[in-house]
Amino acid sequence: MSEVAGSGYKLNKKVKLAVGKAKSSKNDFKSEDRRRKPRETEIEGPSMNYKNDDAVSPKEKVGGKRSSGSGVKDRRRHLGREGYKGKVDEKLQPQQASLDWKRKRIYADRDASKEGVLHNDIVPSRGSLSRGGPGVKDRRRHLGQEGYKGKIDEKLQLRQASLDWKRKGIRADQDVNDVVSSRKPLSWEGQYLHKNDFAKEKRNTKRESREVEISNGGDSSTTRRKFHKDRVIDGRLKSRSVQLPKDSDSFDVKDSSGGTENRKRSYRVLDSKLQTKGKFEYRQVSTNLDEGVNGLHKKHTKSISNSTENVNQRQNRHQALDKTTKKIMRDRKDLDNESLETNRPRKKRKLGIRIDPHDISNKRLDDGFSVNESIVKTKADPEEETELSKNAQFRAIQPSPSILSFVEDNLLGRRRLIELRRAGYNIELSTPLDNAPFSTSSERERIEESIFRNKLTYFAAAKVSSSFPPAELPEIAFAGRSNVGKSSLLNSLTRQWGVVRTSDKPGHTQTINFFNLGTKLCLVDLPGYGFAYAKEEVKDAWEDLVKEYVSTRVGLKRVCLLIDTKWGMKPRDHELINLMERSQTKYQIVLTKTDTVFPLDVARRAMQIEENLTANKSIVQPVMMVSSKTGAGIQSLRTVLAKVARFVKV
Ligand SMILES: Nc1nc2c(ncn2[C@@H]2O[C@H](COP(=O)(O)OP(=O)(O)OP(=O)(O)O)[C@@H](O)[C@H]2O)c(=O)[nH]1
Ligand SMILES: [Mg+2]
Repeated sequence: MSEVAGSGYKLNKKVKLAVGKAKSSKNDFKSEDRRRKPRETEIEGPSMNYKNDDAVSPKEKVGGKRSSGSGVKDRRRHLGREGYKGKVDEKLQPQQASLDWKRKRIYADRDASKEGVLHNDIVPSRGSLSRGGPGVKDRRRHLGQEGYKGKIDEKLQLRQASLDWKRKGIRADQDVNDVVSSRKPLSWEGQYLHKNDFAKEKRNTKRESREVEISNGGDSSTTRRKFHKDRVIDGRLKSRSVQLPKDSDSFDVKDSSGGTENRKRSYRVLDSKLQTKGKFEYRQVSTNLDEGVNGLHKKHTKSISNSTENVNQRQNRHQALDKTTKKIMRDRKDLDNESLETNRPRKKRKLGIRIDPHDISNKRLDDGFSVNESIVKTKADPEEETELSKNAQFRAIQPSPSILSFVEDNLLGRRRLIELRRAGYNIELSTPLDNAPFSTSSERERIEESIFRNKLTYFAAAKVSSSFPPAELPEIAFAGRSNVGKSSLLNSLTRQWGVVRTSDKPGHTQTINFFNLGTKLCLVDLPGYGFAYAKEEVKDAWEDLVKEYVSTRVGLKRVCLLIDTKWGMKPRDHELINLMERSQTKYQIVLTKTDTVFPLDVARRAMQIEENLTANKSIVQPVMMVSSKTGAGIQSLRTVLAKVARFVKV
């Protein structure tokens, strides 16, 4: 048959070459036979027997394009139809399989057996490839088909077992053999298989089982085992076992695994009965793969016998298992901890004798112990000392009762919403403490100071002093460090969000922006100074511009110098204050972002500034405290600023 098949194939190939299909392979006719009827010269007999394809050279068989390789589906479909009963060509199979694996991105130059290639016809699905071996589904599907009597590669067993162990938490770097052998015997108790392999069947089907007596070829021992009619149930090593033929009571299986070449086993069906799903049970199975099938069956025989000696042995084994399992777990834990620790930067241990820096008793000093140098350094570091003392100084500030009551009345500082609600404020509003939900005209009408009810309109911007607009209205300017909240305060005062643009990025306002508030007042938004996302020279230019504006502007009636409550005054603020003092420009300190600190700290900051600037002449007291976010203190600031406009002669 093989010769005929070979010549037929060669003929076929020649024909294909003539019509331009030069690179067809043996597998092409496989795919082609789906389209046309198979010719007798190509396929003979009921099965696609690889062994009988000797006439087709292995090169031709596996060569050609990747797509021409015998596909998984092809073989599976074929097996489903005809029943695979043949022996596999040992030499050809790995090549063929490696091609399949190659198609699934596993390189042919690797050891195919290590990749989980079966020397039989269990072909892993695409999904199972990612795990490096045939998936449960494949095996199940395969076993569900009739007539599987092939050999299973020992290495695959190991690989599969290792994968299973991996799934059960064994590390990849552990030697599977070590783990497996150290864990023998393993009691599955139905846990793993129950959940993953058989759960579906268990739920849905009533299973027919048979009791089978197995006689091992080499020795005279026999084993009784229960098989399901269509599947061997003894766990994950089921692929090593056989599938019972439906109708015959006894059959033989050749088995070369476990180190015994082609040993014959006889299976004789003893009993047949229906077993319901409730009685489904799993067996204790040896996982010592080194012992092979023989070992497995021997262990199994033991498990069936009821002798007390065996029971004792089993108990001992269980104890041993428990110990080894515990040890493995302990080792793994240690390893994990170790790896964690290697990732973590190790704490530096201080070497030498620790000395209490405050203990200056003669004994130790006389004994010659040197005091830790770093401690001496920190003690001597004056900058750090002043830094610390600054903070301490701030904590020591006792705010005046008037400031404290102002803070409390205006609910300044960080407050809980419940507190605001209890005080009668509507916390649904965007700035609850100013009762201002949105920038609508009706909202503006509720502002007590009529001047701030006017519409805020932008009318000029200046980058240099020459482009300042003529001073027709009294001006109130808002100065301060970048990001302190100048632009936000303008919006908040007028309840017109969006007219003045704000950003959380320092340095957003880069020109002097003039806004008319009706025909009464002009509000001026100044660029900030200090840290900003801009070049130094640009920032210097802004600062110069601001200084020029506050010191020379004619219509300027007041400068609101904004200070972040959290950070307090900085040297540049003092610089500007000095300048305004010199130019006799009226200025008022406004603490912003009061919602970011505790009420007491707001009061302390106000007190601190007041005390620092008491000697200044151009300052307008009191220090105002606001939050554009909550609206706290905004109304008070309006009242103060409205007076400026009222008393100004235009
Ligand atoms: N929590 C809180 N954040 C505020 C307050 N006022 C302003 N901000 C935020 O602070 C950031 C800066 O606000 P701006 O109004 O743009 O500050 P600016 O002083 O104009 O900044 P420049 O234009 O860069 O000088 C924005 O993200 C505001 O949302 C406030 O009272 N409380
Ligand atoms: Mg701004």
